[in-house]
Amino acid sequence: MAKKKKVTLKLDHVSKSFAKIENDEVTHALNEIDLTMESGEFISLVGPSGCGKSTILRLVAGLIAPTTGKVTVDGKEIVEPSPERGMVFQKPTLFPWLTVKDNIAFSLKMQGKLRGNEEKVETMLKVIGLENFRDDYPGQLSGGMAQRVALVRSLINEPDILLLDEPLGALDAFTRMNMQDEILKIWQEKGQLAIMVTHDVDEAIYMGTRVIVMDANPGRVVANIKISEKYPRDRSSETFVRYRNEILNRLHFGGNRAD
Ligand SMILES: Nc1ncnc2c1ncn2[C@@H]1O[C@H](COP(=O)(O)OP(=O)(O)OP(=O)(O)O)[C@@H](O)[C@H]1O
Repeated sequence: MAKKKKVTLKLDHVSKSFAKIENDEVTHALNEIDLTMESGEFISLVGPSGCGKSTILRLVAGLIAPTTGKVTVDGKEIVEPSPERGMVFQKPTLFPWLTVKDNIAFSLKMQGKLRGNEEKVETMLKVIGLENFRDDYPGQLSGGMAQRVALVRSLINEPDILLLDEPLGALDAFTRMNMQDEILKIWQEKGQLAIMVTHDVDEAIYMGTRVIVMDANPGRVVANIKISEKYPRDRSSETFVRYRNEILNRLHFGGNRAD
């Protein structure tokens, strides 16, 4: 499979506030975020609930706009959703009335690009090992299988940026570890920019080339940690444990606070 073209994603002084419906207060979901990310990186976003992780993904997806600041890809401001920025959610958002194959083919069909690309659908079915389930409906699939379908349904558009909003959060530990390796394999082949929200510090280190640690009220970045270990990573190695301690400290779960 061909590598993706290189892109640079920038969040430049990005703040996002939401007005609360019940009173006059404002939630500062993100405050002055400056981040640069590039193709070939796998960014893990970790932080307590409400620190703005999903808000970052939704801004990059073009689902919402920043209150102040800019989100750009190669200098061009993101103003709307695009198949070039594919999103995968924790709950697989499949169409229950379409078969596995038709779910995967859906966006190509909507863009009028299915004809001549049928082979792509077959390749995707093979990538996730579900060739024999092509005619099944989402309701017949296990959680892991459904999440695989949701993943390749985004990948079929060959996005430059893959946005993963806790995609493995609802899976059992064993399926989750398998899926971590599957996602890494796909990302390594394509070399796109992947940004994944996770609550699991080990998953963040196991998968990320960089772990961005956030804190809440207001949502902000408190650490940007490059993970220099080769893949596949050993969760029990000394270096891994050192990264884990560093991140837990940043999240205030360590024995001694780092800041
Ligand atoms: N559409 C919205 N309207 C009002 N408030 C919102 C909206 N979206 C997010 N928020 C608020 O912004 C803050 C950040 O939300 P966000 O979902 O980005 O956090 P998160 O770090 O992803 O949290 P979690 O880990 O619980 O998913 C939260 O306080 C949330 O309640």
